[in-house]
Amino acid sequence: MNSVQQLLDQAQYHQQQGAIDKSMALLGEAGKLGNIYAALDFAYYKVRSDAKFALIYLQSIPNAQHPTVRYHTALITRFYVEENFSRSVISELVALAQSGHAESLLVLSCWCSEEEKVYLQIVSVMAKLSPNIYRQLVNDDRVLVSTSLEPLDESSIERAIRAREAKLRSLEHEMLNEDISLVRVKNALSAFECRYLQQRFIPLLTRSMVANPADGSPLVDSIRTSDVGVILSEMADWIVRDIDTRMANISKTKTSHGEPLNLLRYQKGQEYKAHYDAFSHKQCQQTELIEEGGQRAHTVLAYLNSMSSDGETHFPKIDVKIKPEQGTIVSFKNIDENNEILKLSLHLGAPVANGEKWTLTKWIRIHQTQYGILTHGN
Ligand SMILES: O=C(O)CCC(=O)C(=O)O
Ligand SMILES: [Fe+2]
Repeated sequence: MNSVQQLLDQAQYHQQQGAIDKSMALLGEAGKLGNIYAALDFAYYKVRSDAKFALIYLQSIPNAQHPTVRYHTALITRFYVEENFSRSVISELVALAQSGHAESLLVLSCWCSEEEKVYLQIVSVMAKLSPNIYRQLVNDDRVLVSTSLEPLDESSIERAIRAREAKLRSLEHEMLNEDISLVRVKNALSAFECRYLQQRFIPLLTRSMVANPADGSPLVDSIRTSDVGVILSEMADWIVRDIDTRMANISKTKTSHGEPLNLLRYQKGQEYKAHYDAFSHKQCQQTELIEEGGQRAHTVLAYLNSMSSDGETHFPKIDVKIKPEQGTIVSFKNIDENNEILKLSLHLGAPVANGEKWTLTKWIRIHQTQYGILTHGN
C-alpha cells in the first residue's frame, strides 16, 4: 500500500507532467489517509465541477472534524451550494468561533456590524483565543482583554447576519452616467471589510505595472505610480470571495469572468493618469490575453478609505468626479456592444495630496478567466 509521502511524491510528478487529473486523484487518496492539505486541494479542485461530490469527499476523510476541514466544508456549502448563509452554516461558524478558530471569528466579526452588541462578544473571544490575529486585524478599544470568555449567542449572531444581508440587498444604485453605465453604490463595504483588506493584504504590495501596448507584458510606467497587491485565487478567503461576488453583482457580471482583485495603495503624490481599462486592438490579438478571457468589459472600484478633496476618480469626457468615500463601490463599462472601446470611459485617479488612498479594483473580461473559474467555478 502507498504511504502518504509516496502519494504526494507521485502527485507532484504527475503535476509536473501536466497530468492534473491524475495528480489531483493522488492527492485525494493522500487526503483519505489523513493529509488535510492534500484533501483540501483535491476538494477545491473538484468543487468547480461538482460541489456536492467535494462535500461528500470531505465528510468521508478521517479528519472531517478538524476545525480547518469543518471551516472549508462550511465555506464550500455557503459559496458553491447554497450561495447564502443558511442556518446550519451560521451554526457551524459559531461553534468553530467559540473554540477559537481564527478565520471563523473573522467571518463573524465581519458579518456582525460594529454597532451590534454581539460584535463585541465575538471580538472579545478573538482577543482572548487568537490575540495576534486580533491585534493585527481588529484592535477595538472597547474590548477589555481580561474579561472572562462569554459564550457566543447564536441567535443574536444570526439576527445580525440577516440584518446585514437585508441592508446589502436594499442599497441604492445611483446611475451617474447612462452611456458607460456608471453606477455608484455607497456603503457597499463595511468599515471592517475595508480595514481587513488593507491589513491582511498589505504584504502583497509591489510597484504597479501597466500592460505593454506592444505585447501585453507587464511594464513599470509613470502613468500608474501606486503600489498594487494582486489577491490570487489561493488567497481568496471567505471575506474576499464575498466582496468579489458583491462587486460582480453590482456590475451585473459573472464571477467566473473576473480578474483577481487588485488592492491599490496611492501615497502622497501618486496617481493613475488618464487611461482606458479596455485593451487596445493590438493587445486583444495576443493569445495569452485571449486565453485569459479577452477584452476587459467592465471595471468595478471600491474605496477603502475616505479622502477630503484629493485622489478623486475623474471621468473627464463625461465631466464626472467621484470622491473616494470608504465603502463606496463604483462600476462602469469599458466597451460597447460591438466590443469597441467606449471613449467616454476615459478616467484617471487624481494625485493624492495628503495621506494615502486605498482602493480595490476588479476588471471583468468578456469570457471566463482562470481566476474566475478557480475561485468561483463555472
Ligand atoms: O484610483 C482610481 O481612482 C482609479 C483606479 C483605476 O482607474 C483602475 O484601477 O483602473
Ligand atoms: Fe482604470
